[in-house]
Order: sequence, then C-alpha cells, then structure tokens
Amino acid sequence: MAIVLGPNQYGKAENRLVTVTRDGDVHTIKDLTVSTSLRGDLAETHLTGDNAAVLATDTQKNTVYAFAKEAPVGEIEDFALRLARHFVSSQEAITGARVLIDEHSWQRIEENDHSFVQGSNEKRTTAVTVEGSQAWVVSGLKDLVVLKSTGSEFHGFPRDKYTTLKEVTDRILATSVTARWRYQGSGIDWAKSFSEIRSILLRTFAAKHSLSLQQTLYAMGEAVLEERSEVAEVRLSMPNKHHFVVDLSPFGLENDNEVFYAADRPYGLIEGTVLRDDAEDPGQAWYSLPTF
Ligand SMILES: O=c1[nH]c(=O)c2[nH]c(=O)[nH]c2[nH]1
Repeated sequence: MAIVLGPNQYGKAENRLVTVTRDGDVHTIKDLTVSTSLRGDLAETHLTGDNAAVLATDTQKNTVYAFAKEAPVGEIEDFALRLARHFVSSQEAITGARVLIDEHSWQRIEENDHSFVQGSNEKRTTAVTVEGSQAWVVSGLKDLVVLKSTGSEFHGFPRDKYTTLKEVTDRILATSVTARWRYQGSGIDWAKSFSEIRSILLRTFAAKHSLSLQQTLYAMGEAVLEERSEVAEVRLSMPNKHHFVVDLSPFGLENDNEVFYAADRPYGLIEGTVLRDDAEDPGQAWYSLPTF
C-alpha cells in the first residue's frame, strides 16, 4: 500500500473588490467577491514543502486588484476569464485555474451621481474554469427570493404512519433560488443573457401553476433551455420556504389562508438539473463544481 496525493487546488478565497469608475462626475461602482484557485503540478509543496511552483495566494489576491486597475473590470465573466487565463499562461506549473465571482447589487440613490443604496441580497455569479486552452463558463444567481400567494398545491403524496402533512389545493409557495447555467458556444453577451435568463426564471415561477416545487423547478429550467440557445444545462437549488397556516381555532377564529407562520427551518430542499439530451460533454470542469 502506498499513500499518494489526490486532487488538490489552492487559492485566495473571497477577495472583496470594489471599483469606482468615473465618467465626469457620474460614478459607477462594482462590488465583487472574487475567489481564485489554481491546480497543476503541486506535488512538491505537499510532499516536501518545496514551494518553487506555488504562486502565493497573496500574489493571487494582488493580481485581482491589479487587474481591476489595469483594464475595466467589465462583465464578471470577462474579468474571471482574464484572471484565469493569466494564471494558467504565466505559471509553468499551473495547468488549471478556476475563478468564482459573486456580484453584489447597488442602486443609484435617486438622481445622485455618487451615492448608492444596497439592493437585495441577490447576487449574480460566475464560475470560470480554464484548463490549458479550454474555458468553461457557468454563470448564475443566488439568493433570489420569490413568493406567490396562490397558484400552488401539494397533494397526492404517500401517507405512511409518520405522515401528518395535510393535502392542500392552495398554499403560499416561496423559495430562494440558486441557479447556475453552463454556457455553450461563443460570442455571448453576458449581461444580456443574464438579465434575460433571470426574467425567464421569474416569469416562469410566477406563471406556472404548481403541483410541487419540483414541478416548478423543472419548468423554470426547461423555459431557460427553450428560450436561450447559449445555455446547455441549468442547475437549480430551491429551498421550500414553508408558510404554515396558523391554527386560530383556540381563539374562536377561522383562518381562511390569511395568517401564516413563516418558518425558517427546517426547510424542504429541492434541487435538480435540467439539460439538453444532446448537450456536449463538458468534461471534468463542470462536474467538479459544487453540484448545486
Ligand atoms: O412542493 C413540495 N414538494 C415536496 O417534496 C414537499 N414535501 C413537503 O412536506 N412539502 C412539499 N412541497
């Protein structure tokens, strides 16, 4: 029996980067959390502590900030691609790089040129992987919280001796959507694609009469694939943010689906992938991202 080093990567996680771009007096800000990780011939540092191949995580952090100055950050996908390609092309030992970026939202305060209010907690995301000359872009969003106050039912599930859940034909359906979609093809307008996919997800959540959150999840992924040819695969993670009808009968009151207890845990966690059956195999890079 021999003990060997398995897959490994290293980098600087969650660099907080804010840029201010000035067009005369009008400022624009970008607020990003950038994580880098590198892979390659890194056995020596693990086995002997020889760091000749180790581009320090501190250097990776500095590169993120320097790149933000040297050229406009632009769309997060382009910034991530630039960084990942730089690490792979400039370091002989490094054969692969992954750059994850979350973009936090700020909105301009009224007509003010340089004051902003933080938007919701929703983030736009990207995960770019470069291996040699190949690149994969998986973009998405997280913490997109949505609720519909009707148009949702849940019944027909098995009843065993532990089942207490009532069947319902009208309930609140609420979730916090994490979506990741894998791009295929080239020449993609990242900003336009993002905003159209986001509105497809919202529109489908709202319009689809739901018999289960699973059905809603599939419909949301299916709609993205039907409308956006640049997307090969969509992964969705959707916690069921339960809203329980409060029993008001002890107070002699009838609750006609009007008063709810919004539970924060435990929550049902519904996760799934919707894909084209002829999508090209993305290889290891996609599969080694977090599954959902
Ligand atoms: O849409 C739902 N899917 C479930 O799997 C489930 N399970 C549950 O208790 N409530 C719900 N709702």
